[in-house]
Amino acid sequence: MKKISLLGATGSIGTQTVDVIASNPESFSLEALSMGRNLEKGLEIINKLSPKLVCVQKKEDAEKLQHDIPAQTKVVYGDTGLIEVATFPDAEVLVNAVIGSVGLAPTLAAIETGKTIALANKETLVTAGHIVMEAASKHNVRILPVDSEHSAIFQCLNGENEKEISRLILTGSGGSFRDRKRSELKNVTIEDALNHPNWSMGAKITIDSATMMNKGLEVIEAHWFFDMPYEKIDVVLHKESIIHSMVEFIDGSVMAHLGNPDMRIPIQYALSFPERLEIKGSKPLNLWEVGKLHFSQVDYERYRCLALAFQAGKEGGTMPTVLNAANEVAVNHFLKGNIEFLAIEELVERSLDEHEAVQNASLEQIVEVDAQTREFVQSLITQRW
Ligand SMILES: NC(=O)C1=CN([C@@H]2O[C@H](COP(=O)(O)OP(=O)(O)OC[C@H]3O[C@@H](n4cnc5c(N)ncnc54)[C@H](OP(=O)(O)O)[C@@H]3O)[C@@H](O)[C@H]2O)C=CC1
Ligand SMILES: CC(=O)[C@@H](O)[C@H](O)COP(=O)(O)O
Ligand SMILES: [Mn+2]
Repeated sequence: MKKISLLGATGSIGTQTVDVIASNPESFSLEALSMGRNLEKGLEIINKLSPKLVCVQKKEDAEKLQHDIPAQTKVVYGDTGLIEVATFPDAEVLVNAVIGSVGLAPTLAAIETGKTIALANKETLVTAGHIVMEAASKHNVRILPVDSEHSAIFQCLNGENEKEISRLILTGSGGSFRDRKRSELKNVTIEDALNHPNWSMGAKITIDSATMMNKGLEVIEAHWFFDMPYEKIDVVLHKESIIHSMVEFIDGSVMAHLGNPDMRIPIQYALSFPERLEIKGSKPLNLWEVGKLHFSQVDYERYRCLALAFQAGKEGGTMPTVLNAANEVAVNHFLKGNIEFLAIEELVERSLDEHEAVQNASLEQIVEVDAQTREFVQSLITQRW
């Protein structure tokens, strides 16, 4: 029985993790969870899986929730509450499925207590990959990928000698506007941007997918997960999202991981690893139904955010921290209708241009750069919009 703590239980990855746990009661139990402000969904999960500890974002919500649940379930709140859930002593695995760099501190805290990390929250590795990987190595902690591409690569690698890898090839769908030219992106709506062709996901990652910043964040994530130089990481457009990523070896062999676009598969694999469990209620992949798989080269002028992510990753230091923080603020404003779609890449680029990278930054420096970038982007938005 694996005992699990789950951050971001009410989100897209969180609710699918709850499904996986609930479908395998003999293998997994949910010990502690966090939610943001969706108390209704949170209550449903608490009633289903009876965790011992629950964290909400706001103090007033903690008081409200405690009324509706059994007294033996403790309710905490805020950033310290997130750390309590992440380090809950009864749990051996932390699934981190919160959105944004708010996931960094609880990940580090869980690593310090020796928990295995099942990481969906890619912003954690983008913001402070060197600190997270160093902490994991120091505490002999395993970080298992949940992101579909990284789970695919992890499975293709299957413990192969890293010297024999010539390239990691990440697939990207191209997002909601993949069939539009750059000139057609000027007045796109939030609703259109949220309409991903293959995956049903949270709002922020769906916008990231439309700008292909998601693939950029994943390139940086892959760099840290697999200790791979950026020169050996490639992206190919693949509109069906059936091949989740590939690994090319020095002898020319290419291993690919295929499956229907269903996040319960990589979530369950991260939880069951090193074993596999039968997946319940998932449609088998019938390639004759898919018919054709398409591939094309990325146009880096069209997908500016992906180019910026490669640039930030190669420059290293605090550049990816800036890339991520600027993107988080810009996407948030786009989702509120405050800025247009193309302003996202513009704001990220301005932030990177203004920043001088700090190499081997400490956690304090990372936190400061993250906060300064957020302020900078906010001030640009206040001035112009
Ligand atoms: N969705 C997907 O298929 C995939 C997602 N990922 C990654 O997984 C992570 C989660 O994505 P996704 O599930 O789509 O996101 P969602 O927006 O659907 O869910 C985010 C979760 O985090 C909670 N939350 C939001 N802000 C805060 C905060 N400030 N403090 C505490 N909790 C907060 C939300 O609470 P509430 O809703 O209650 O307010 C919710 O539970 C992201 O890093 C994403 O990039 C990776 C691969 C695929
Ligand atoms: C499901 C998942 O892992 C997402 O990160 C997905 O990859 C998004 O699709 P894109 O390929 O459009 O970025
Ligand atoms: Mn992904």
